[in-house]
Amino acid sequence: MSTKEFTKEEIAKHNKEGDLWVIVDSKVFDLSRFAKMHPGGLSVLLDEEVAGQDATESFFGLHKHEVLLRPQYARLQIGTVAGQKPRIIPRPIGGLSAIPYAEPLWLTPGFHSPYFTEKHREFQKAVRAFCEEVILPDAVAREEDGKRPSQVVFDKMAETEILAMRLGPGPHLKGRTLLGGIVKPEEFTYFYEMILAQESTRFSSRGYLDGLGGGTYIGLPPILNFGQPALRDKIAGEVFSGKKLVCLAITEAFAGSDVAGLKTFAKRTDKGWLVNGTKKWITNGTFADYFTVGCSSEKGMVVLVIERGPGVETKIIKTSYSTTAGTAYITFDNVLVPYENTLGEDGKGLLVVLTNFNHERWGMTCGAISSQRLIVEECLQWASQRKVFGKPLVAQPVIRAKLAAMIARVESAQAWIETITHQMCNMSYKQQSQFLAGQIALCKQYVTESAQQTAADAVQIFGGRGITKTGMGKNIEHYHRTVTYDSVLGGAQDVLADLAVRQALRTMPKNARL
Ligand code: HEM
Repeated sequence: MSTKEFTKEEIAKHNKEGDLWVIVDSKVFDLSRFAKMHPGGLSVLLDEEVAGQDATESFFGLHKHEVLLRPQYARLQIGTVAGQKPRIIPRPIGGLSAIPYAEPLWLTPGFHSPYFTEKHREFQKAVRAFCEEVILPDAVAREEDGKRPSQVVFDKMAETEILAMRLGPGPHLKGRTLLGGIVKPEEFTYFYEMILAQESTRFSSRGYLDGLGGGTYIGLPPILNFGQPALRDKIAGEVFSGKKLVCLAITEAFAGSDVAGLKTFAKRTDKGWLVNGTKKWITNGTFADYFTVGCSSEKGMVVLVIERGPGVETKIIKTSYSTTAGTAYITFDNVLVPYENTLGEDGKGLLVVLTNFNHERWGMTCGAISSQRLIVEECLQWASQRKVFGKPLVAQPVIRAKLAAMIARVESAQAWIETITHQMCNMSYKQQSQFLAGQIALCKQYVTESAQQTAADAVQIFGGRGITKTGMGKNIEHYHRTVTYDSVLGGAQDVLADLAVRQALRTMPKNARL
């Protein structure tokens, strides 16, 4: 980048096709050759208020700031305007946003939290930098080409022990150096896991985020909790070192929320289990190495770990998000599975699957709140900078009312999940199952239902841009298209709401009267 300075008079002379300069935020760009390739067309650049002039306001009304940072466009800068300094300062990589409500209260200067300490803030800072430096570039590329997340990202997540940490607190963290030693394994609580879940969902790449070991997040815990030690340690070692992936294969075209109706059947033979059947909508199924599979058996339900091998076929299902998630249809044809791969007891498979549901739903809820917050941030920014009828969009009361509702939804959800997390930190696993199943189910239901309202409102605020895959509204379009995932995955919204109320009714005192 050149540091040459130009006067405004000098710049103004370059105002025609083939000799075209513009000023954007004190930077001088030579668009002479680029103009013909400009995605917005040549004519807009030749406008007399643009060619050779300061086009800062028009530019930011039409482009994201990131456009200027892309190397192919940053190269077009030839200098700066004499005596001017940039006014638009992007958030530094890993830094906090200064937009109101863009960060949870515990990260907002001047606010206090009963749960988070300086150590949490230090951890959050390191995780954000990791996500933006390592994960984000791969997320953008893989969302585009639909390929599985790159191995190098898994390797770096293994190096920092993020792969182990994202499974939450527990014995699997023992002896590990977590993110360079910022937090010790015995200090690692669900609040740290919450930070990981919320930081990794701050960008609009819903399919990629599921691709990045979403299957392991739900498929490995049953192995850790119910697997025989040799099997458990082997798979955990391979997964935490980034070499292998697991997925959870429960749902079928025949059975979803009603897991008791599974048709995949495991038959006892003298050589081991013989498994036949199909699975559908299995996240990471196309590239996972191990499948944690719910099967029917003569005794009811049994959960088996099946390794990719003869008789196991996986093929991609095209859903509304990117194929980088590896969502699969799976067929098991006469697959022989050793008895050592049985998780828990035959006939008690439902327990094996249900045990992890709370943790899984809680993790998804943490992430869903964070993705929703990103939308609030973008809407606040856009409504402030977009001018309509000569005024910023935010001058319209109807827009402010939408923003108010969005903010209230995300803030209440965050406060609720923090309260639940505090309970999790102070309860045994058994108590969590007893007391928190309803709370977590209802919180997830609330978050995922309100997220759909936020997505719809955001599209109204962004207008046509909110339904366009590129440019200013691309994150809104992505969010609106993929927001329903959280309301289906990990338990359909309506089923969860019902579960919560049924659980509450079970504790109603028999002798209470209105
Ligand atoms: C450094 C100078 C510029 C660069 C590198 C640039 C680059 C781009 C790019 C990459 C796009 C595609 C959309 C996106 O990715 O956001 C775009 C669209 C556009 N640009 Fe520029 N541009 C520049 C200056 C300008 C100026 C000064 C104007 C005029 C006011 C302008 C008007 C437009 C319009 C109207 C669109 C289409 C927007 C849409 O589809 O919503 N551009 N530009």
